[in-house]
Amino acid sequence: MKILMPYFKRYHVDVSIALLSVLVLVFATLWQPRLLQVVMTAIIKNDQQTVLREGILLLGLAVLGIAGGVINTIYSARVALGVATDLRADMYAKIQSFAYADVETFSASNLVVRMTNDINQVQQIVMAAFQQITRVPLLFIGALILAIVTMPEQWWVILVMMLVILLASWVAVRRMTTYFAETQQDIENVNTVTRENLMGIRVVKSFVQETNEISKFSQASDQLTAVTAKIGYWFSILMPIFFLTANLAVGVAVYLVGQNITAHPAYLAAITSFVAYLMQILYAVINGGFLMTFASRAFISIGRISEVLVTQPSMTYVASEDETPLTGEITFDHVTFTYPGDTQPTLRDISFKTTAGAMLGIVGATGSGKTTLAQLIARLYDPDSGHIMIGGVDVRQIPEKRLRATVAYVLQRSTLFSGTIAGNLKQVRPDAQVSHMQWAANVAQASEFIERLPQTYDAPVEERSQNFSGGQKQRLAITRGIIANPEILILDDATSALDARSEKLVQEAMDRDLKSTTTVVIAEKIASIIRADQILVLDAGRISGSGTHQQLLQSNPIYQAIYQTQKAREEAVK
Ligand SMILES: Nc1ncnc2c1ncn2[C@@H]1O[C@H](COP(=O)(O)OP(=O)(O)OP(=O)(O)O)[C@@H](O)[C@H]1O
Repeated sequence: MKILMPYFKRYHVDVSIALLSVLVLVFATLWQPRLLQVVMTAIIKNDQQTVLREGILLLGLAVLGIAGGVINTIYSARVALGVATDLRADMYAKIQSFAYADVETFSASNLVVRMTNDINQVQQIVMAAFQQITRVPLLFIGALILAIVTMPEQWWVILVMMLVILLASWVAVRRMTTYFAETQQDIENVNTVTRENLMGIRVVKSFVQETNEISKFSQASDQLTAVTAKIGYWFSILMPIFFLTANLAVGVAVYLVGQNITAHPAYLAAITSFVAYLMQILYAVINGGFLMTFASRAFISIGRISEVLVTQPSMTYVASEDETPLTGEITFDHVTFTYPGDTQPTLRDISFKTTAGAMLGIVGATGSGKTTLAQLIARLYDPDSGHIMIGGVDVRQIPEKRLRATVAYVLQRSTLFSGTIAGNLKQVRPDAQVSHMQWAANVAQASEFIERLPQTYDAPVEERSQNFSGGQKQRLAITRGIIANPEILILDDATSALDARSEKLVQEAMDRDLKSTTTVVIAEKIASIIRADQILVLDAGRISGSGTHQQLLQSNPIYQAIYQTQKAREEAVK
């Protein structure tokens, strides 16, 4: 809850109005039965003047109550909306500051639920709190006192009613709290299944996995339904218990008073007022109960939100606005790296050095650590031990903007953002002119298809860039990678969807136009790295060999094996 205080402070005027208007509403609500009693007594005594005077007052009080209620709702909503909007913005900014590993630790779908569902929970509890939090206790205490003042001899009826209601609420709230925590987890599971299914819809369709996917989804959804139904079940038995108890209390009170009503006609007015107060007590308890169950749910959400807000990014950068790129020299000095949560290192004792402008090829079996090594160059993770240097500077000492200006990382399946081609390119180079775009697209062999599009560089990129083929996406990703003319360009299987001719053209264009850029090429095919100045052969996280193609062919058995297998495959195809 503490985490919300600074947000409330920002809306202190709205908060004050919401709380003050509650006081008006409570006063009007509590005083109405009292006035009604006066009016009824005057009717019984046939005192017309008092009936008129107090009747007008009663009407005024009702109007005052309505006004208080309306103002309270408006200002509570303003606070709730404001707090939710600010929380969402702060959470989003925090996630942006996270290191890649932090996002992986939370998982993307978990963060989405926290940003949406949890924030909605908080919005609802803030709204309810400002409507009910002062109203419920004031109404409860006020109605209790006034009920006892009105009919002192009936105090025990109220006490019994309260005890039954509190006991029922306590049992129900305890059960529901655990169910609320489960609901949150189940919502997350439904989201994960949905997200995975939709992102992999092509795989699902091509392997005719619809039935499996439906059953996976049904399981997650049924689980959510079952827990939600349990919560509904407790609510559904709680309400009748409340009303039954209150009606029994009213019945007992009326029965007890009814015997004396002929002797004391004023009791009629008093019992009416007493019953109204009993109902107000019931209303306060029901709303208090709702508030508590709601709050227990919202506290879980607040906890989940604050987990994000208090998480310190696991990676920090030195503070500096320096964006001048460094040279493209890469040095790994006895680098060992373990993924967060893993027990065994993925990379062990890696040492190598490339000169600026050189081409570095990385090969190795699947899972040998090629992508991991590339991610360390781009500082998506920090190593456990050893040093990584770019342009002679330890990557930990390079300001973030400077590092991003120096290193461009193109993945096999890079994300293009929805918008336009130009928009994607300008994310990397905000001042990019069409001439820059044309240059980069020419190198990446993308200009041919871009210029055939009716809107060329302003052509739309749909969500998940589904309006482009795999090869086109890769070319666009390479275009984006080179548009800012980086000192280091990492192509992580980034040409896998290109045919051999296009790949050769990309390489020739890069040799011509990106002479001073160090290119790090991770590839399955030896043909993609055959011209590299230096090739690293990775084997289970270690460097098993390093050298040119010819040197490795002579000296490295793993390289020889990869080469022979690919050669044999090519010959078989011919
Ligand atoms: N985010 C991660 N968390 C934990 N382990 C990971 C993570 N990413 C990769 N690994 C593990 O690290 C090892 C190396 O993975 P990496 O992706 O670097 O291999 P690779 O050589 O690039 O493989 P491929 O050729 O199949 O792309 C694998 O065993 C993989 O399971």
